[in-house]
Amino acid sequence: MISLNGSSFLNNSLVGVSRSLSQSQSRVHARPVVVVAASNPNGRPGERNVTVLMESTLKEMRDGSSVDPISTVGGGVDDVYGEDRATEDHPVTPWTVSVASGYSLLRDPHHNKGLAFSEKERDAHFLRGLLPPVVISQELQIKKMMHNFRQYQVPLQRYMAMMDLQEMNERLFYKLLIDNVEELLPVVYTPTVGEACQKYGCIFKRPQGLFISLKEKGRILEVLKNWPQRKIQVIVVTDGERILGLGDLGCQGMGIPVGKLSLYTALGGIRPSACLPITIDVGTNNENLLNDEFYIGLRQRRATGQEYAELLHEFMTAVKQNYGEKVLIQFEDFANHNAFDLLAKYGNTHLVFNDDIQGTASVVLAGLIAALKLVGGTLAEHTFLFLGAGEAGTGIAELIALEMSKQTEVPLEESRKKIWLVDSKGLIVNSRMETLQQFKKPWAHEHEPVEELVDAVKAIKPTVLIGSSGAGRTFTKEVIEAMASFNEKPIILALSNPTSQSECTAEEAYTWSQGRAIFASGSPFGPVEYNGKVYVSGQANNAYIFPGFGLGLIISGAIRVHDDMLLAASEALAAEVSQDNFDKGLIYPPFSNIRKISAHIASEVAAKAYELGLATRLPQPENLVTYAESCMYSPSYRSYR
Ligand SMILES: NC(=O)C1=CN([C@@H]2O[C@H](COP(=O)(O)OP(=O)(O)OC[C@H]3O[C@@H](n4cnc5c(N)ncnc54)[C@H](OP(=O)(O)O)[C@@H]3O)[C@@H](O)[C@H]2O)C=CC1
Ligand SMILES: CC(=O)C(=O)O
Ligand SMILES: [Mg+2]
Repeated sequence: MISLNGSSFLNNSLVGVSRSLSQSQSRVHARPVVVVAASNPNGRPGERNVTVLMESTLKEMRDGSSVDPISTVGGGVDDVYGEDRATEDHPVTPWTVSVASGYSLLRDPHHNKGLAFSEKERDAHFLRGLLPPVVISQELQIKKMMHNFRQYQVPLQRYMAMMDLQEMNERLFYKLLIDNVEELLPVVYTPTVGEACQKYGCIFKRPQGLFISLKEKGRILEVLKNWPQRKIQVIVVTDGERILGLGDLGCQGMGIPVGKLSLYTALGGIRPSACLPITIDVGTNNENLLNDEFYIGLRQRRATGQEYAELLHEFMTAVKQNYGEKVLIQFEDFANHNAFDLLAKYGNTHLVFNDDIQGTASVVLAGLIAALKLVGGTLAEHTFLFLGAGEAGTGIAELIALEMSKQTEVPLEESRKKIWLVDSKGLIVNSRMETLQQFKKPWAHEHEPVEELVDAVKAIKPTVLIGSSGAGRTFTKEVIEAMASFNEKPIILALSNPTSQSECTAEEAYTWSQGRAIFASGSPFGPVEYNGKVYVSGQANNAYIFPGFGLGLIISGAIRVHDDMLLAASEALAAEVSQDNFDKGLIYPPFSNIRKISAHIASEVAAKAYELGLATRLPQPENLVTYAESCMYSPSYRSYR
């Protein structure tokens, strides 16, 4: 089994970055011209810009390296395109080699401002007549978009409206998302993104990320070079085999990396141009999709074994070769029979993070640390029972045990004994050891076999019940009543996504526990009224963690992920829960503060990277919170000269 104990991630063997001169020459991408305009405000636009582009391109060719020289030396989130340095007095030019002005500018989502182009900009960039006369502010655009958006009653229509906006005007999309995060998160993310993936073939309009299929075997490096952006800092990759709790959606899983990366930008401030969504298509075992004429992926059953491993290895090698040592690769929604192995195999050679195992562990631990303020006791004084012993379940269990063990100085194996897991065959007990998958073995404790969850609840008497099964409505009335019968304040987390797979609803949790449950769920539920009191539940979702966690890795130039960073992120998130939140029974802060929260998480993760000697951005910034905030992408419009 993969240990979350950091040592497995530390054995680093650096793979050199190399790239041939001819490859570099054939890939002179356009956007850096904008960079130079920003760093050369007093120079004549055009001329010198191009000269500097050539210098940096030549340097890249001479070095044989595709890695940006500034970022290699200093790390951090560089404002490569000058997008964030420009102000009213210090404008940038929206020129690229391929997109200069006029109609093309209106079709370029990175630079388009729609009706917000000023009169001066309309003159300077050949936009006269291409837009109606009115000039409006970004704020008015937001107001109008939200007005239009709210006309859609069907969640999938809302999702498609958001995707259309992202493709039309990127800054407006992110400003809208940031300013209305609580309303829009359920649209671009769980639960609606689940439905979008199920119907992705039907709604597919334009590619939003890279598709790497078995057809590209032997040519993955070439495929990576087809992506228009050169400087990538975060990749979210899936093979589509376990999309939320919806199972194998094959190539249509692409909605997940796209959604996760939107959150990296909106919630964590990673520049959109530095984000790359990737879906690896090795086929699907989903018969419905194989028979669906609109399916967009390979129409074959999943490749497994050596064929799968070779493709993944080529991918991992190509990523490092193309983007360097410090690109963060986030594995997302792989099935557990691959997820643990991939994390173990590449944890020592790449900057990898499995969101379902590690991100979920960190967010749940944060919620539990916060919940202790409401229920009292230490972690070690509580007893935990999970429904679901896969990536999320065992990942969370291991991080809780690690934290417990650190707090009590009791060995990890001993701490694990406070934690019990139930899978589809019942309670994980010693007598099942022979047939258990590797990652479940540490959780086999001495106990007679128990098949049903409700019987396990009655036998183990947990204080904390965590659902991570992907199986909806499994926390029945009997289960929750049992929890409430021996706990004054039972902690109940129904983590499974999307809403249809949630182990119970918020209403069920509060009603069946007579309003005593401390409840949070993976997908959001609205407020619930019970006995004249309104209960607001939190969202226990890794979206609280991965954006800030990734930002922390990037700003410190971290080269490996370590479990202590996950613990640091948990502490940082738990510290953001205010007394006001606690008074409402919440164990997570509201998402409306998420950018501030992400900066704090990033700061703690980066601090841990420095402490562990895993950071390469030197010297360490004095104030990491301020530094993290200063690195965050802002979607306000820039003035174009
Ligand atoms: N809120 C959040 O941030 C996150 C939520 N999740 C959600 O958690 C769920 C599980 O994800 P993950 O751990 O990756 O999935 P896995 O497939 O790795 O694990 C699922 C586990 O649940 C067990 N299981 C499935 N159905 C039942 C059932 N009816 N009764 C008892 N046990 C059952 C499986 O048993 P067996 O091993 O015997 O097959 C397995 O142990 C998904 O819905 C996902 O969306 C995941 C990550 C983050
Ligand atoms: C939230 C998430 O990562 C999942 O449900 O898979
Ligand atoms: Mg996931």
